[in-house]
Order: sequence, then C-alpha cells, then structure tokens
Amino acid sequence: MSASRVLVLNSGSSSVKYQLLDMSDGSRLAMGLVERIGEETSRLKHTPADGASREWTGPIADHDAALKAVAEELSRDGLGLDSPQLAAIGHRVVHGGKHFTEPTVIDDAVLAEIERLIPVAPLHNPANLTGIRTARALRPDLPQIAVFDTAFHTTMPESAARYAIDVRTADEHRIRRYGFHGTSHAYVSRATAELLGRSPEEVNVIVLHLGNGASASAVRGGRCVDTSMGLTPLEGLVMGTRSGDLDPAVIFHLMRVGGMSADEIDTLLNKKSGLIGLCGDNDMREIRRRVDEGDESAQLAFDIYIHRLKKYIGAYYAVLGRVDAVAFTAGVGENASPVREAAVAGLEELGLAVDGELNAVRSDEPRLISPGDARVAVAVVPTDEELEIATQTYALVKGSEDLT
Ligand SMILES: Nc1ncnc2c1ncn2[C@@H]1O[C@H](COP(=O)(O)OP(=O)(O)O)[C@@H](O)[C@H]1O
Ligand SMILES: CC(=O)OP(=O)(O)O
Ligand SMILES: [Mg+2]
Repeated sequence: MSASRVLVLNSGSSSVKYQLLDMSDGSRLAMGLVERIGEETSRLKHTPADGASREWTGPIADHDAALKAVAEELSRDGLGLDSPQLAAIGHRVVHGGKHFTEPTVIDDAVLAEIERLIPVAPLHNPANLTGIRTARALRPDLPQIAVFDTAFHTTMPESAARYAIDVRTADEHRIRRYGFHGTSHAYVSRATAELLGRSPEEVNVIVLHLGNGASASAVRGGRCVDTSMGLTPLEGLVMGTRSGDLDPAVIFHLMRVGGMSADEIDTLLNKKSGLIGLCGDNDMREIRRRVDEGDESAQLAFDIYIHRLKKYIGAYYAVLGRVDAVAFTAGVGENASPVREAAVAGLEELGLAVDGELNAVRSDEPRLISPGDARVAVAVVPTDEELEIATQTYALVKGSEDLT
C-alpha cells in the first residue's frame, strides 16, 4: 500500500494549527491546535478522529517545543511522524515573494529564500521556518512542501499589484502588493461557487477573510484580481492587532514628532493597533459583549472595523463590475453574525442584503444568508486552509511520483 497520509502544519505567530489527513479517501485522522506559544498558559488541544479531545495547558516556550508536543500527541494515537504511511508534510508559508507561485518542495535554497523574506512577514515567516526545520529534523527522508499565502494573488494585474511610487525604487526593493491568506481565498471562492451550483470560472466573488489577521479579495472567474493586504500583512482591513490602511505620513510624524524608532512603530502598528489598540480587546466575542453592555470604546472600535470593511466591499464591487456572491469566512466571518449584518447594512441598492433569521443560524456548513430574491448571494463559507494545503501537497507529491 502506498503512503497516502499528509500532515499539515499551519504555524502562526503564536499558534500552530495542524491536521493529519488520509488523501486516499479524504478522511481526517486527527486535528489540533497549540495556542499562546511563549506564554505560561499555552494550550494544546488534540482531537483524534475516533476519540475524545485531549487538552493540556502549561508553558510551551517556542514553535519547536510546540511541534514536538504535537508529534507526541499524534504518537499516542498510533499516528506518529515515524509512520510509513506518511507521504509528505505540508507547511503554510505566509510570504513567498514573487518567486513562489506554486506549491514547492522544500530544500536548503527554498529555506534560504523564505528566510530572506522575514523583513516583509516578521510575525509569520520565522514561525513557518521553525515549523519546517523541526519537521525536517523529525523526518529528514520525507518530502516537505511549502504552500504560500501569496501564491493565489500572483494573478493580480499590475494596476492592482503596484504602488504608485517611483518604479525603479520599487523594483530595486521588490516593493509591490503580494497579498496573503491566498490559500483561504482560493478555497473559499471555489466553495462559494459550489454553494451556488456553478463552476468557479463563471462567478465573481468578494471573499472576506476575517480572522485575527483579516483581508478581502476580489475574485473574477476563479482568479484573484485584487486583495487588501500588500507588501506585508499590515495593509487593508482593521484587524485584531494591526491597523490596516493608514496615511504613510503617520509614520514620519511618529518618527519626527513622536521620537519613535522604526522598530517601535512596527510594533505599534502590527501588535498594538487595530481592535486591541482601539479598545483593549482583539477578540470579537469580547468586543460584542462589551458593545451589548453599552461600552463606548468597544462600540467605536466595532464601528471603525465595519466602516473599513464596507469600504472594501464597495471598492471590490467596482473592481469586479458584476458580483455574484460575497462570502464571509475565518473566525470572525464564520461566527460573528453582527459583523455580517452591519457590513452589508445599507447596501440594498447594490443588491446586497442579509436575512436576519438565516444570519442567526449556527453551522459548520457553507450556507446562504441573503433573502431568496437577492440579486447578490451573501454566504458564510467556513475556510479550511489545512485541507487546501493537504490537497496541494499531495497533488505535488503524487505528480512527481507518477513521473518516476
Ligand atoms: N464565536 C465567535 N464570535 C465572534 N468572534 C469569534 C468567535 N470565535 C472566534 N472569533 C474571532 O475569531 C478570531 C480568530 O480567528 P481565526 O480565523 O482563528 O484567526 P487566526 O487564524 O488569525 O488565528 C478571534 O480572535 C475572534 O475575534
Ligand atoms: C497573513 C496573516 O495575516 O495571517 P494570520 O491571519 O494567520 O495572522
Ligand atoms: Mg488564520
């Protein structure tokens, strides 16, 4: 029997999400999450397909330790990394620059390139690299595949991908809009077409990936034509801890008048801004609880978040010309019905509306939340970055096996 299992590691700045899938029948053998890495209260939650979840709380110092803890949990279920049934390990890598447009077998040169891109993905690429190095050390014989967040966005036209700055300077420093969360935008735009009973080539979709990091994309006939994140994952929507769009002169002002260093401003905009900077909380559940209690700073944070989101819906409507569906996804998009309701409120003239009852339904399935007669479908489509990475990883490994 040939090896058909794929382990996927999605290493975030302070978390690792993972899934072990059997690609011969698409079944999920185990999944889990390590969060709050580097804190005293790190938490590991491991869920085998045929058993109860196991949870563990205690200090996990770094991503290396987190991955070793994951490997141990898998071993306890007889699904350890030493299994001969494992065909490959698929890794989410956030920044692939212009170079990586496809899933890629990781070797030393690929590792060096991912490392070179750290300055433009400081919260993410270092964690991705640690995940890769630890996994390679545990299974040096296995193919390790990188699937890049940036890959889906490489179809953007130059008019959307370039900033209006001096071309030579931009080219010298490779400054352009790369976009992120591409694996999710690809998966969700396809799943939305499926929900509408149409092929991806036929439909235009605005995807709103609203997690802790958040981005919007305009997808025409299955290809990305614009997205809200840019050179780094800082541009665009208001996020949990990131500012999203702002006048770049704010940075010179903070340097010249505020006396802040580049590193201090980097930390301010990436880690102390967005929802947490506006009201002290970055979790939408907590913000909604405070809004319901009449808390003014939580209300203002919510309003700023929605205002920005609505502007992007309008902008991408204009970019696409015709929109068949708007799809909400990721932690906030899948769970926060007040966000979905507020984001499309007042857009009836554009054919966009949400049905209150449908919007209130809780489900893990893709579903429509627009009224039956709506011109544009509004949908909640749960993302599955791990499944998409596994699919791309297995296709690459199988493809190269078939050639030999
Ligand atoms: N039930 C819920 N209601 C509202 N927001 C939620 C809910 N569950 C999760 N979230 C939001 O989702 C965010 C995490 O989303 P996720 O897509 O997992 O992010 P990431 O991959 O960036 O860690 C949380 O910070 C929180 O704001
Ligand atoms: C690119 C990015 O912002 O990823 P995440 O939402 O996982 O932080
Ligand atoms: Mg995410």
